[in-house]
Amino acid sequence: MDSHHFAGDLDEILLTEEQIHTRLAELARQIEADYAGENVLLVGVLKGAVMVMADLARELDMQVTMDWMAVSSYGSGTASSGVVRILKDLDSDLTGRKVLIVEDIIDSGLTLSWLISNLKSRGPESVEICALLRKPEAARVDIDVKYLGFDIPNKFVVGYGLDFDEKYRNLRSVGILAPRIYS
Ligand SMILES: O=P(O)(O)OC[C@H]1O[C@H](OP(=O)(O)OP(=O)(O)O)[C@H](O)[C@@H]1O
Ligand code: HPA
Ligand SMILES: [Mg+2]
Repeated sequence: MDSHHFAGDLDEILLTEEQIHTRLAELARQIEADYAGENVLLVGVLKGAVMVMADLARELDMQVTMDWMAVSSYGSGTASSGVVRILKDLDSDLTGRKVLIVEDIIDSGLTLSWLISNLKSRGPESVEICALLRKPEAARVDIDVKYLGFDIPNKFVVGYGLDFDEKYRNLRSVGILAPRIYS
C-alpha cells in the first residue's frame, strides 16, 4: 500500500521505505560481525516489531532462529500505561542462548526495561537490543540499545508496524500522525 492512501492522516513522512531498508542493512552488517559463528535467537516483540523482524531477519546472512513475545502497555491510547502485560510468551528456553530483542520503537523505554529484566532472569548468555526507532526526549528509563536505527522527535508516529488503534501498521514508511486523528 502506498503512503498517499494515508496522506491526509499524516503531518509528515519521517522515514521512507528506502531509508529504513538502507539503515536495516547497515545494522545487519554489524550484527553479522558481532555474532559470527553463533546461533542468535531473535526475539520479536509483537505486534509492532513484525515489519522490522521480517526485513532485518531476511537481510541477515547468518544462521538465526526467531521467536515472538506479545506484550502490551499502550492499549488504544497514545501514552504508555507503564503496566506491561505478557499476552503471549516465548516458545523457546533461553538457557545459554544469545538473545537479540527486535523492537520497532523505544518511547518511554518502559516496555523494554521490563522485558530485558524478564528475559535476563531466564538464564540466557546475553541479551541485546535492536530497535528501529528511539525518542530520546520521551525516555523515562535509560535503555542500553546496541543496534539503533534512528532517533526521532517526540511525536506519535505510525507505519512500518507501528499503530494507532491497530491501524496504519501496513504503511511502508514511518510518519507523524496528525494530532486531530487521536485528539
Ligand atoms: O518505550 P515504550 O513507551 O514502552 O513504548 C514502546 C512499545 O510500545 C509499542 O507497543 P504496544 O504496547 O503499543 O503494542 P503493539 O506493538 O502491539 O502496538 C511498541 O511496539 C513498543 O513495544
Ligand atoms: O509513537 C508511537 N507510535 C505508535 N506506537 C507507539 N508505541 C510507543 N510509541 C509509539
Ligand atoms: Mg501499539
